[in-house]
Amino acid sequence: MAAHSLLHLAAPKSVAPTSTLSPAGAAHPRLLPSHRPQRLVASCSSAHPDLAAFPNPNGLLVAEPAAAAPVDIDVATEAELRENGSRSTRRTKLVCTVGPATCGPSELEELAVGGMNVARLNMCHGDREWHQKVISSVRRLNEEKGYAVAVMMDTEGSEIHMGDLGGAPAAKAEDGEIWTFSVRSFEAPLPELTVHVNYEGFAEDVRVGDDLLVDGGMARFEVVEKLGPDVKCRCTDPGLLLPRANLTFWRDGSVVRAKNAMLPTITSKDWLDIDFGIAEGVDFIAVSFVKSAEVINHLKSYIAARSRGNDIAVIAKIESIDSLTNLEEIIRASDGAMVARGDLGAQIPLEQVPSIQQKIVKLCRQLNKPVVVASQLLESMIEYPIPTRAEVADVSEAVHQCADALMLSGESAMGRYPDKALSVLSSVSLRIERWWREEKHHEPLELEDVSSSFADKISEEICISAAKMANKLEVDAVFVYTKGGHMASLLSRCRPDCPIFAFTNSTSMRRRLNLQWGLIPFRLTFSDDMESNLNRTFSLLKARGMIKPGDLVIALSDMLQSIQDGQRLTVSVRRCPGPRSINACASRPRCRLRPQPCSASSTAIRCGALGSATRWW
Ligand SMILES: Nc1ncnc2c1ncn2[C@@H]1O[C@H](COP(=O)(O)OP(=O)(O)OP(=O)(O)O)[C@@H](O)[C@H]1O
Ligand SMILES: CC(=O)C(=O)O
Ligand SMILES: [K+]
Ligand SMILES: [Mg+2]
Repeated sequence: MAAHSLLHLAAPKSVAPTSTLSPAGAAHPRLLPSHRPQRLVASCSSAHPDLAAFPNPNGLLVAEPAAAAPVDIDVATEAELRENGSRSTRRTKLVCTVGPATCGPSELEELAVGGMNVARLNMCHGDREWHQKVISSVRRLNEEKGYAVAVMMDTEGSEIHMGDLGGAPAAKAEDGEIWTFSVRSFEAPLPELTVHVNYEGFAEDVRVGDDLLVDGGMARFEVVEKLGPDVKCRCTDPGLLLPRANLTFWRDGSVVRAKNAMLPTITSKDWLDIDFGIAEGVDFIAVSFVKSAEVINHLKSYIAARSRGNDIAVIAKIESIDSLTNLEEIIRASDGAMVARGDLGAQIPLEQVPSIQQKIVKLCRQLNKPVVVASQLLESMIEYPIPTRAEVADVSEAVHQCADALMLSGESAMGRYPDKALSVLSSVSLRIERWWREEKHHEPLELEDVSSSFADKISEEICISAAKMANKLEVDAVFVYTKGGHMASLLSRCRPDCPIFAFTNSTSMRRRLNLQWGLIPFRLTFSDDMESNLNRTFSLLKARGMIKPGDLVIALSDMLQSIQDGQRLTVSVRRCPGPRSINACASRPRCRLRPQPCSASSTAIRCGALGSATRWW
């Protein structure tokens, strides 16, 4: 990653842009119905006053070519920016597992409108045809409505689980009943009190006296007898058995890792699913039950050889004892991690899960890898329209830890209130993020160096400085122009107080960036000339009401490959002339900072700062 970076401090000019900005097929953006496609086209005339005001790095005035420059932004983000300003946007990203409750195009759109950033497909359930339909629907939504919803495919993996109960939605196990857990295959319907187990070595591995836990303890059995492929078990904690529920067996207080520990992390079925994911162009592959970094490295080379330049990020799911043993090397090898608390809580004592979550979230931030906190965040909302107080506290804690993303599982896949559950995640995130900023909980975490090359180190330091500056000056947004996404993620790692507008020229990179904390990804055609990029961006966003005259912005870029050393870092303070901005300040009665008689230049900067200082009152 080249560190040819450019640092700008700039405020948009308040002059009316002469560029025309129009969504494809619409007369004027402001007349758009809220669900119209939001692909915009800006054409700038060479006489644009903004352009004339910005010299290029060589000091020459540049005229923008009249070429059309589309920018992709979705209706939900645009409305949020226009109504509440950039500082109020949600920083924590939301992942929704798609299932029978949400797989239709209109349900998917409801989720996108509600703030879904990533749609997760769990390959444990549904066939490829079903998954393919969902992926097409998400893609259509993105293309037609300007969303950047990414698709995450989650592998099945090879841990031990029950079969599908012969089509029954659930089965109830009562106290004292003797159930047969068998590796034999059965025709539906299953014999009474019988379940199929997917792992052939099961009957060999278990011993009489072992405890058999379904879904980490939703029901519990004691092994009483082994008869060839059949294992007879007495129910000791009655409960509900769900299709394909996870099974663990415990001996002397610990989960048993017998021959099952030798099962491959990626099974032959998973490889077929991965081929399917590559062919479908998914954005993330989440690998279940990762045990070591090797499997991640192997998968990454497999993808690199097959995906023809369409990079797919590999997310390591931390959900087994083995993954905890090799945690740091697994995360270093991956492009991100998931704290998969469901299975993790079935393999380690539950009381250890919160501290392990915190450790993983911290480690991921240190290593600059996005991290998702998953499972049971709002479990009761599968059935009920409001969450428990304890669930809200759990979500708050994950937001307060500054995890990149929160995930819904059964709540969105098969619950009764998927949209309400998403809206709870969204509103709790917004409230806690605001509290975190107000309380100055953003005291800088001592970030260790992550970069291995000197060039990367420069990018890293620029991002750290930009984030500090953004906090001190209370800027409204940091703009980052990025092709490979690296600098955007380095900025996200700093968790600045303001949002990060990430401009990338690639649609797939835009989707990938959508998993990372604080990034608002836009797709924009840009050039190597930062001045014209800034002009175009200001014109486009200002015309749509997504930024206002007087807003203060720091702009960075990691895509200038040829700039000379001396020009690597430039800082410029732009003046925002404008009675509009001064009026905006004066009209805020509770504003602590009074506009003082000062030069136009400092007024402009102060106006930007005032805007952000007052917004949280
Ligand atoms: N594609 C799907 N088709 C049918 N049901 C699904 C689908 N995806 C999820 N579900 C339902 O939602 C529940 C919760 O989803 P989730 O993705 O958390 O799966 P899980 O089976 O609990 O396992 P894991 O997340 O560990 O892979 C599942 O148990 C299943 O009942
Ligand atoms: C998400 C997942 O796989 C788990 O929590 O087990
Ligand atoms: K899975
Ligand atoms: Mg799991």
